[in-house]
Amino acid sequence: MASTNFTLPSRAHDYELNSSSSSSVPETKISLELETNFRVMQSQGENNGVVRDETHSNNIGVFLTWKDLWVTVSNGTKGSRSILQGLTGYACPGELLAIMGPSGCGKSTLLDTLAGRLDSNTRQSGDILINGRRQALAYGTSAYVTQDDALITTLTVREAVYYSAQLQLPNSMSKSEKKETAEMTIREMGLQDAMNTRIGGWGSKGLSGGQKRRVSICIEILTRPKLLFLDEPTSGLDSAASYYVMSRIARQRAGKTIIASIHQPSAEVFGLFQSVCLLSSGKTIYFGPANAANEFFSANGFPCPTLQNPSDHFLKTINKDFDEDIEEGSAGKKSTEEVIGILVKSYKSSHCYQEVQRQVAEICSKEGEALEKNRNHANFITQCCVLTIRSSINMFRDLGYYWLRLVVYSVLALGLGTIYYNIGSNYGSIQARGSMLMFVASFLTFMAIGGFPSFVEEMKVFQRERLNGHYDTGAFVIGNILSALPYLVLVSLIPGAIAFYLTGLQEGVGIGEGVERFFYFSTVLFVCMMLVESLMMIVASIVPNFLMGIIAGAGIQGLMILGGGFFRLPNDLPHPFWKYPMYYIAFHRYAYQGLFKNEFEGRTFPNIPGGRPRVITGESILRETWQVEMEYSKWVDIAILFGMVVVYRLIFLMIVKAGEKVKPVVRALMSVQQKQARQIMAANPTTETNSAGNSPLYEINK
Ligand SMILES: Nc1ncnc2c1ncn2[C@@H]1O[C@H](COP(=O)(O)OP(=O)(O)OP(=O)(O)O)[C@@H](O)[C@H]1O
Repeated sequence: MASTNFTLPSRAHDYELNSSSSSSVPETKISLELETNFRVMQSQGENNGVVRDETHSNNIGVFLTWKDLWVTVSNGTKGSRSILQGLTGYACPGELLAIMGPSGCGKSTLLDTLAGRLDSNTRQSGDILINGRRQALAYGTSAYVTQDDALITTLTVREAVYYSAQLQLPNSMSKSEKKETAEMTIREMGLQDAMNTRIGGWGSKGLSGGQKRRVSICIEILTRPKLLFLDEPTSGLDSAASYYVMSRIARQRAGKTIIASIHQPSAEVFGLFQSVCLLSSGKTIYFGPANAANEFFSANGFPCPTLQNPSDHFLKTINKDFDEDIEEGSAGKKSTEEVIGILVKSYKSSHCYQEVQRQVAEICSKEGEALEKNRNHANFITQCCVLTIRSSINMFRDLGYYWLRLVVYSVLALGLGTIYYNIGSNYGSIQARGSMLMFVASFLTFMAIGGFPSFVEEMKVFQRERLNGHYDTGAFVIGNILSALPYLVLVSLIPGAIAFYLTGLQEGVGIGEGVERFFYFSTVLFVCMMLVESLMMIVASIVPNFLMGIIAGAGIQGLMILGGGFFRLPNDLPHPFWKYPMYYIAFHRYAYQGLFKNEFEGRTFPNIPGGRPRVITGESILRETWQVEMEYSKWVDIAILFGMVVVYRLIFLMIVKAGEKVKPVVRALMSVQQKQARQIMAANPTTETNSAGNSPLYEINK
């Protein structure tokens, strides 16, 4: 389809505030001459140091429209609750749109809905169009600075932004240019004094909350995205810092569409906004030019007192959480609920509302270019290298990732080595060897779960970066494998050597054979730890938090250990579930059998004491005592284990990729259902709202 160039809509809003909305508000008809205002505002913007992005001067920007947007969440047996109620609005290039309202009014939900990031427990309906096209956002189509700062806490500010620049900026830029861009952005956000400070997390204090916020912003504005969502970018900042941060964001607005939710802007910050969307309990109180909001409130009988910050006045007027009476006002004393009712009604019957509808219709009628994913970032190889280096540094500095595990494993290996010290080769050592090897393959590897909290933190960063399209999921998987390798080798070699040699497992065979057996022993430990990490990666991509992840991961491993063929020998395993499929899919089976073959093959043991004097071969012990499958060698077992690592990583990749593809489709389908239900309700106007004030259509959708 041919693309049409957009022109900025005229923004000539004639506000006609309908007095019929409230008997106490005098009949008023206000023509605000907003076109003039807007032109003045534009020229001010140009003189305000708005940075014109020449690289995009020929590109059209992003026109985002949303129409009749509803978002509901299920309240269990109580029905559903509407978080957003029929919102309509738009955002244009060159504009900074502020979403304002009291806490809990739905600001973040609106941003999440527009950015295609709503939680799965929510239902959404309404049209969100980008340049007049229906297009799924998220995964690289826009940048989003969320309220939670998901950052790698062990990196310094300079490192965090620089690595991000290396990932996001194209290969055509040299390393020094990327470094320069990163440092310039850090300075823009006023973080020059904290450049070499580590971000810090739960274990170590680093940056303040406000500084972390600014690092998050730095990372997302590096590429100067065409569509930028900011969820409370100024939280944790003092008023001066808020102003500087917002003014620097505002300066970049040429050719960009920026939507920011904001709590309590100062008058100066408020002056930086071109448009304002004021929400209360999910309803629009006002949508239009920022500099006309004051007149809207005055016209409805709630003028801003002299010397009061207008945004404070707006929020105070519509905050019903503390349901105090509104102070002075020409409308007399009213409850906040009533005031909100008046404003919502007045807005809906105003020309301002009609103008928004007209603008939305106008933008939607011109189908423009589809929004491209950010494909201009570093190539796959660079992504793998940068992610490997970044992750290695993180693993090195985070004591909980591998170092603590190395210490705990060494202590446990010492425990194993002393409890089975010089195990010998008498008849009793058969059972002792089996138990020792089972402990290594099951419980020692099980404890790889200990690194999960650190990994979850890394996953949070991955999810943020992935949603913002910084790199490919495959690059993350490769980076994670490569960076973990040296640490896993260390953790399997040192404790492995302690346990192996103290127990004396090398005794009774030649030196070369002993070394080979140790190599096999520690390789099994290594690959099993990789498997547990891969399993936990899958768990982390499905389960929402780390506590649930640890419980789920431990549960899965518990089942695998039980079905692995040690606690109940393979021939005795109940067929449904335990033998088929658990015995075949549990990696413990291959680890046990590989280690047993490694240990018993080529050895002989004396018969039961007191019995007929004869020797038992290791092979017969393997076959009869442990019921090991002898058709293939121990090297096949280890190859299967490595194959399982590949399969587990591929499963993780598939889950992430499928989530990216399936989620938007499911959401679109649900949105259609929701729309149909509302159409049914509209066709049947006799239906009443339920006691919670929600339309029963949500009951239908439940
Ligand atoms: N996924 C969800 N499940 C249940 N309730 C939700 C969900 N998302 C949002 N809500 C509810 O919707 C309401 C609006 O939440 P939202 O986070 O959008 O508010 P907000 O205006 O951004 O608040 P704040 O300024 O305090 O961050 C809240 O009452 C919140 O509990």
